[in-house]
Parts: sequence; C-alpha cells; structure tokens
Amino acid sequence: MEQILLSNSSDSPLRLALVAHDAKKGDLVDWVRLHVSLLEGANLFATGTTGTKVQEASPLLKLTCLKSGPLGGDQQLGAMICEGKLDALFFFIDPMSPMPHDVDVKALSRLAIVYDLPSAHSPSTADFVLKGLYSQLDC
Ligand SMILES: O=C(CO)COP(=O)(O)O
Repeated sequence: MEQILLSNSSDSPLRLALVAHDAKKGDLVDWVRLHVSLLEGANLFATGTTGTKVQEASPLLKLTCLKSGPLGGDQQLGAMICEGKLDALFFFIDPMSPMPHDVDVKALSRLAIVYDLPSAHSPSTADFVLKGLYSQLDC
C-alpha cells in the first residue's frame, strides 16, 4: 500500500478542505470548534457558504473561501485534489436531501477516492482522519 503523502514536507502546514451541505453546516462548525487548536496550524480551503460560517465561528483560522459548492466550489476542490494540493477532505454530505448539483457532489467524492485522499463524511470519521494526519506528522 502506498504511503499517504502529506503536504510537501513535515514543516508545511496541512492543506485541508472543509465542505458541508446546509443541513450539516452546524455539525461541521461544531467539529471545527472542537478541533480548533489543531486546525489553527493548517491551511484550510472551503466552499463559499461553508467557509463563511466556519470563519465566523472560528475567526483565527487560515481559511480560503472558494466559490459556493453549487456554483463551482466543489469542482474547484476537485481540481485541487487532481493537482495534489490537498492533504484531506472533510465533506459533511446531507444524505437525506436531493441536491441540484448532485453531479458535482459525486465528482468531488469520486476524485477523493480516485486519488486516495483521506476523506471524512461525518464527525466521527473526521476525528479519525484528523488524528491520523497529525499522528503521521509526529512520526
Ligand atoms: O454544496 C456544497 C457542497 O456540495 C457546499 O457549498 P457551500 O459551502 O457553498 O454551501
């Protein structure tokens, strides 16, 4: 099994993507608050509305807001995955609502699998992924 490549070196901050559908934005904001001390050391990228809410709740984070998901933000993150510019994806998907941009949601999830990018879709898996990433950096 190939070793997961984290960032460019152990000195560079992790590059983490944050995305949540509307019904899950509160869960993501709570999860970020819980892990804010770890996340303050990371470079964060988020789709527009998610990023705005995360930044309001945790203003000290280094966060780049991309386009809103349905307006191309999911695809911008997909391009970053292809280009090796992300170390993990935290994508809190709403499994109960139909999405007008379902193709973008699928494309983003699919590219994370294609490139074997560590990904989490719920708070409990996000805990494992984040702790796993930082434990690799500590080695
Ligand atoms: O729709 C999204 C992901 O598919 C999220 O986009 P926003 O963060 O702009 O709401």
